[in-house]
This record gives sequence, C-alpha cells and structure tokens, in this order.
Amino acid sequence: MREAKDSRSSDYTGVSEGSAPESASPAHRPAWHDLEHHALRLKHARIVDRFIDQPGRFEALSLEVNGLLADFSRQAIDTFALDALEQLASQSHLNEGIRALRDGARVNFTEGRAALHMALRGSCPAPAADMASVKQTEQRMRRFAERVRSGAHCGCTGRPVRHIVNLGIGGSDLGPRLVHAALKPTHSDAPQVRFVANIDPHDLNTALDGVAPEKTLFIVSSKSFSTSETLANAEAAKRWLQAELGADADLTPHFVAVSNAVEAARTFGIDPEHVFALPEWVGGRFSLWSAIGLPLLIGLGEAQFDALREGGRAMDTHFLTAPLHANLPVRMALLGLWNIDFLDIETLVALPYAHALRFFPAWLQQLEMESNGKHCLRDGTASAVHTAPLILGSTGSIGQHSFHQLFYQGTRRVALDFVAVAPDADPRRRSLFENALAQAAALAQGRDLASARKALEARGLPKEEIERLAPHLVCPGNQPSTTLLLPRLDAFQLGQLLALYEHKTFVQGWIWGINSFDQYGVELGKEMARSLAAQDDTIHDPATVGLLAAAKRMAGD
Ligand SMILES: O=P(O)(O)OC[C@H]1O[C@](O)(CO)[C@@H](O)[C@@H]1O
Repeated sequence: MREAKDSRSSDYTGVSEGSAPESASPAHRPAWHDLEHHALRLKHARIVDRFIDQPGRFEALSLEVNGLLADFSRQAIDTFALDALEQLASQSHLNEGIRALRDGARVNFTEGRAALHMALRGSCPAPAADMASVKQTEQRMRRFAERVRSGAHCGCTGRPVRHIVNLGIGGSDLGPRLVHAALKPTHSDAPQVRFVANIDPHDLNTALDGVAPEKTLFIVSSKSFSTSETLANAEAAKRWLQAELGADADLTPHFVAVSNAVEAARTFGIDPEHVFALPEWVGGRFSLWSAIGLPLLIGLGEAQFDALREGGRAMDTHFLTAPLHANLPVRMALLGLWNIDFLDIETLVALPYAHALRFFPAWLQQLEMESNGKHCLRDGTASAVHTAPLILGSTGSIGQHSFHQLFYQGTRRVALDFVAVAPDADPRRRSLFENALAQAAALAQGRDLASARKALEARGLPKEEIERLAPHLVCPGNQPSTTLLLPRLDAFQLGQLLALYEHKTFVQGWIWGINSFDQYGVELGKEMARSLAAQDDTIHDPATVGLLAAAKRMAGD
C-alpha cells in the first residue's frame, strides 16, 4: 500500500501551491456561465424528446461498474451541458481534491482532520500508527463478535447472549441499521440485533419487548460518548437490567462500547477490553466501515461484513482511477449539481425498490444533508448558490400510493434516484421491478391534454364532460431521474452503492467549495437543548417560553 504523502500535514485549501488565490465559489468559474446558458435551453425542453434527438442515448448515458448499472438517460441533459459540467469539475481542480482525500490531506479543514474512511476499506493509506491500532481493534472486535455468535459470551447469569441492542444515533445508527436490514436472512440462528436511536422511551421499550435481560447485550455506539440521546438510552438500559436482574448484578458482560472516548466509556462502567475505538479521521456518517459496524459483525458475520467492504473498495478503485468523464460518482455528483443549481430542482427523491433497503433514504439524508447542507465556503464567504439537495423518499412501491401524486401533478419539479434490483423468479419481485421502471418512464413522459381527452373518450364520456375533466388528468411529466440497477442485493453490491453515494457527496462538496466533514449547525441545536435542560430561561425566545408554560399546564404541574 502507498504511504500517505506530506499533504497530510496541511489544511487543504483547494488552492494549488504557487497559484493565485482563487474564489472558492464555483459560480466564478468560466464553465458556470456556460452552464447557465445551457440551462436556458434545457430547462423547459422535454426529456423524452432527447431520446428522439439522440439515438443510443441510453447506451451513451449509462455507466456500469462491477455489475452496478447507472442509467442517466432520463436526466435533462445533453452532451454540451455534460461537457460543460466536466469542465466545471476540472476548473474546480477535482482531480486534486480526489488525491487530497486519498492521500489524507486535511480535507476537513475546519477541524484540521483528514477524512480517511476509504482507508478502512483498504483503498488508501492512513498514518501507520493509526492503522496499527485500527487493525488491533478490529481483531479484538472480530474475536468478540465470534464469541457472541457462537454463544461463548454469557451474561451475568451464565446464559449465552442472544439479543443485541445497538444504542446510537446518526452515523452510529443509520449505516449499521440500513445494512443489517438489507442483508439479514429471514431465518437465522445468529443473535438478534435491534437498533434504538430515539431518546423517546418508546423506542427502547419497543426494542426490549420480548427480550430476555440475562441474554441481552447493549452496544453503546457513540464516537464521542457525549451524545445525549445515546447516553440517556444507555442509562435507561442499565436501570432496566438492574430492575430485571437485581441491583447487585454484575452488568459488565451486558455492555460494550464503540467509541473513541475510552475513559468516558470506562466511567460509565464498560470494561476497556470491550471498548472498540474508531480513528478521529472517520466522520460519523462515514463510519459504518469502522468499529461502528460491530452489530453487523455479530448479526451478519465476518463474511458479509468483509464482502460489504470489498464492494466499497471496488467502488473506491473505480472512483480513484476512472477519468472524470467515465467516473460514476463524479457523473452522479455533476448531474445532481446541475439539477439543483441550474434547473432549480432542489429536491432529490430516493426511491429504493427493495423493502430490504427501507432505511436507505434516511441514511442518505444524513450523508448528503449533514455533509453538504452548508453555506460557508472554504474562504469564509457565503455560497451564492444552493448546496445539498433536500432529500425525501421511501421504499417503492409504497410511495406510489402516498406522495408520488405531487410528482405527477404538483407544481414543482423533483429529481428522483430509483434503486432497483434485477428481479429473480418470484413474480412479486418482477412486479416491483416493473413498477420502478414504469414510474421512471411515466414521470418523465407525463400525459398531455390531447392524451387526457383520448383517455376520457375511451371511457365513452359526453363531450362536455371530457372537456371539464381533461385538464385534471394532465400530468406535466418531465421529472428527471437516475435509475441504479443492481444485479442482486448482496453485500458486495450494497457496499458499492453506499460508497458511490459517499463519493458523490464528497465531489459535490468539493465543487461547491464547502467542508463536507464538519457539522457545526447540528451543534447549535444541541446547545439549545442543553440550555433548555438547564432551565436557563434567560436565553429563551417568547415562543419557547410559551410552549414550556403550556406543556407544564398540560402535565398538571
Ligand atoms: O457517534 P456520536 O458521537 O454519538 O454522534 C452521533 C451523530 O451526531 C452527530 O455528530 C450530529 O448529529 C452526527 O454527525 C453523528 O453521526
């Protein structure tokens, strides 16, 4: 493996050494103006007409990486605009950015840290001492997971642990929760894994329903070991065990922690041998591949976890080596940016057509919105253009019967990412797949007034009734979408999919000129919650004061 270069020792500014300082805003780059020009042409052009203008459009606009096919032919783009987007990437020194990420430069320039999640997948080097400790932790973790899986790890009464409850939130929850749901076999002898994130007691209470305390292990998963929701749940779990097993019961075998705050975990009562640390250079929303994956090692086993990483590594190799014009994460990032900043399509709808991927939209929301939902640029100025998309979504075909209506006949344009899986012999999976294809086609095609009239004529309605109803049947269509088609839903392909979006997020953040790896906004909300808890009335705005008083009245205080 290559050794990390010296760039690691400096904060990454995005300015090549010796070159004149450049504005961090992409809007100052020549390609931006070309793109504005192209957007005037393409904003209202019909996507379906592009297939007529460009025979072979599907082939020209799809990319396949290790079996994962991405079809961009239903994006509102042509070759001129695509070229200009690639120029924007070059003018933004994207290749330099990708190298900076790979070589461990401090791309997280506000916190002075590298973002080396790829190193966890073996795709790039990291400081040798850090990697030695990552490897050592991983060995301990694997041994521990194997002991739990085999029934050798017992609770305080000597019964083998069979229930695992992961207590974590954000990146310490969403990634493992998504992967576990996606890959868990329907029938398995492995310990059962449940995930609890919310401080609302309902979440923990539901997870503990039907669970035997003497056979339960809690994983307190918190990189910082200071997140209030997770700590409150850990304390509640402790109280539950004490109530069930006796105040004097030795709870040590019932708790492990995934955290780099080893001392704080020890103070909570966790044996340091059972604290699995993750390096500082892995951000929460990129941490699935680290010790945060412990519930996966226990619930799914080593082979699955390794195959997931292998998939991530395969996507990394593609990302690090493919030229910009044939680079899948880059293509995806550029088209996302095109929709947001040039076509004014600010919403991205994530639609996995696989029930196993039901947590994908929530995972993606944190990844993209926490990473790139920012306005402050590298040089401290405010972004003049929109950054991260607003992401919503759910599994197909469920959304078709609730929110898709707005995409068909509402007043806004949205961009959609369909994630479909090539169907097997089960006719229900074929139907699900056909639904995905039909939605993408119908949302692009729409239905004009003439077709609406025809549909009503076919029903044999009188002329006046047809005229009255026809406008209500019109669907403007022209909603751009990308379809990602997985050959199968296995650990390798899932790893590829998740790494694809990680890299897309980095590329967009790089071009927008923001730091994708901090989250100071979230901190403000946390501070406010802390001051409420401390009952510091002086800093509360009148609405908060009013609501606090109303809640007190309702509680009968
Ligand atoms: O793992 P921790 O430190 O408990 O943090 C959980 C989550 O909280 C955040 O810091 C802010 O929501 C996320 O970035 C992170 O994934």
